Amino acid sequence: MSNLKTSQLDPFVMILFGGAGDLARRKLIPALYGLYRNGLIHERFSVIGLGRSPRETEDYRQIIMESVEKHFRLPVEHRGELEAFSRHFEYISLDVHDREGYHRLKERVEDRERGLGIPENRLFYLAIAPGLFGEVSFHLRDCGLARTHGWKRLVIEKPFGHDYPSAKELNDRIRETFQEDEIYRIDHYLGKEMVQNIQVIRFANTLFENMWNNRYIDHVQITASEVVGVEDRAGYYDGAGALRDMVQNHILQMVMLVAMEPPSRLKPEAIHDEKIKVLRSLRRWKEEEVNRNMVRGQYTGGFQNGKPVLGYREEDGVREGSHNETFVAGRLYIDNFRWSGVPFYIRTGKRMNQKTTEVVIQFKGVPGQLYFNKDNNLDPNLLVIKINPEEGLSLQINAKKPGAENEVVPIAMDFCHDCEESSPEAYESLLRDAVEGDRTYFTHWDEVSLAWKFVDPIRKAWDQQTDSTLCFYEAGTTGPKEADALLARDGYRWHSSGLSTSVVRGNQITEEGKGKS
Ligand SMILES: NC(=O)C1=CN([C@@H]2O[C@H](COP(=O)(O)OP(=O)(O)OC[C@H]3O[C@@H](n4cnc5c(N)ncnc54)[C@H](OP(=O)(O)O)[C@@H]3O)[C@@H](O)[C@H]2O)C=CC1
Ligand SMILES: O=C1O[C@H](COP(=O)(O)O)[C@@H](O)[C@H](O)[C@H]1O
Repeated sequence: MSNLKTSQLDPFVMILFGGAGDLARRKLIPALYGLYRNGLIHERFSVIGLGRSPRETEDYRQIIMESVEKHFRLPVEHRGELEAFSRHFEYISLDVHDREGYHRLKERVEDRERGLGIPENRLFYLAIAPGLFGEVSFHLRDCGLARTHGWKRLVIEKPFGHDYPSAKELNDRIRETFQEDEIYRIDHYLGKEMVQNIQVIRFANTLFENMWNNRYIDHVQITASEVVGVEDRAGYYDGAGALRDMVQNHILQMVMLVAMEPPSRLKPEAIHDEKIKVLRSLRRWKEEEVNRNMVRGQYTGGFQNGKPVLGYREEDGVREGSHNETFVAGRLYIDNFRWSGVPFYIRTGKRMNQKTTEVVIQFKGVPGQLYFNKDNNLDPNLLVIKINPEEGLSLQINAKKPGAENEVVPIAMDFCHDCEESSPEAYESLLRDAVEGDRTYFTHWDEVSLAWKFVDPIRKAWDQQTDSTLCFYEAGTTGPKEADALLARDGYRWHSSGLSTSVVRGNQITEEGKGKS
């Protein structure tokens, strides 16, 4: 999020397709409210929510207020403020296939612009099924709504295609109406505070940037584990799987941010250029290499918080005997000067033992070993970037064990990012950026296309294999043992919350990390 003053913000009309859908209710409307109450959007803004369902604007405004009360990250303090916020919204019933309906929509948008003195700044947000993106984009051009005297921007949700050819087809379609710099492809991980902090930690600290290479970094681990299962999204997820759902976008975005070279300027194009170079250097696994470097898993029934939970194949809407993966682990290499020989291990899965998103940088050992821990060894230095649910940093270093002569223990220096003040939700940050026209934290087409080109051969290899390479793991655990073996073969193990062994905080030695990984 840039530091623009609110007086510099533009008035705008937001045309929200899927205006009463799940994403709108749970994320977008509360995010807009967060910006509104903090004065981070222009007071002259208007939102036109769309959907097929018939609905009066007054009823829609009730939905707006309910969704804020239920899903905004803080309790609503001023009812009057919330009511005033809801009056910025109105609703139109429109089926996106109804060509004529777009003319009605155009009239309404122009009416709002005239009424509020808004200079044709239009933010189109597609919170609808991905299959509808291309068609909506076409109609927006066809009816003239996408011709403006101000700015026009298209915010588009994931998934962007299901492989490279489908993503390209969609992109070509959208590009008939919008230029690349008018397209804001959402990856909500890029709106997370600590994901944005990766660049700052790297490029604002001599301490880290000097060591951020294969001479000092041994390997990198990126984890995005979830406790939730497929929930009510089997219709989408059972055809997508964890590789498309998490790796193609969120995980590769984190890889790019960890591995990129410093951009020449803090401008979207300069940053995208560096991120794209990482994907160009990312080694693409050939089909015959996939099984040595990638693991796919699926959860079976188990226990979470002491309660029994179903296996994936028993979940509502999942195809009988589905081979869809709910877990992926992998070993990635970035073949450039900086990262040559440094493995990046990634893993993501549903129904695991804990919700954790984090990046762990494991540094190489000292050249000679003068000091030893109680196991006659020396723990590695770790930098843990905690993204979710905790936000912060932890640096593990070795120090003298209090009172002992030569024994060393790992100590953790912790920084909590959200302890003083709750961080804005990812969508709050991204929506504000879209309104400001800052594309830094949106994905460029080249990133999307190269990410698919990395993922597609893996997908193809898995689709051709039978069940034998699908590894099962019990719900509530850390994933299949084959994911542990992937690291064990290289002499490593997964760090859980970065804490691989006993850790000293102040004078207290805790056993936090033990046995968790
Ligand atoms: N929900 C989430 O947490 C996330 C969602 N996304 C993405 O966001 C998008 C929306 O997802 P989500 O909100 O969950 O989906 P929902 O099904 O909850 O909402 C979709 C909305 O689209 C409207 N809609 C459906 N068909 C049409 C049509 N033909 N014409 C006009 N409106 C239509 C529906 O309203 P009506 O029935 O009244 O027409 C509904 O309100 C998807 O692309 C999804 O992948 C991405 C990340 C997370
Ligand atoms: O995009 C997605 O992300 C969520 C996980 O997001 P997080 O912010 O809670 O880490 C995942 O559950 C979902 O399957 C996927 O589509």
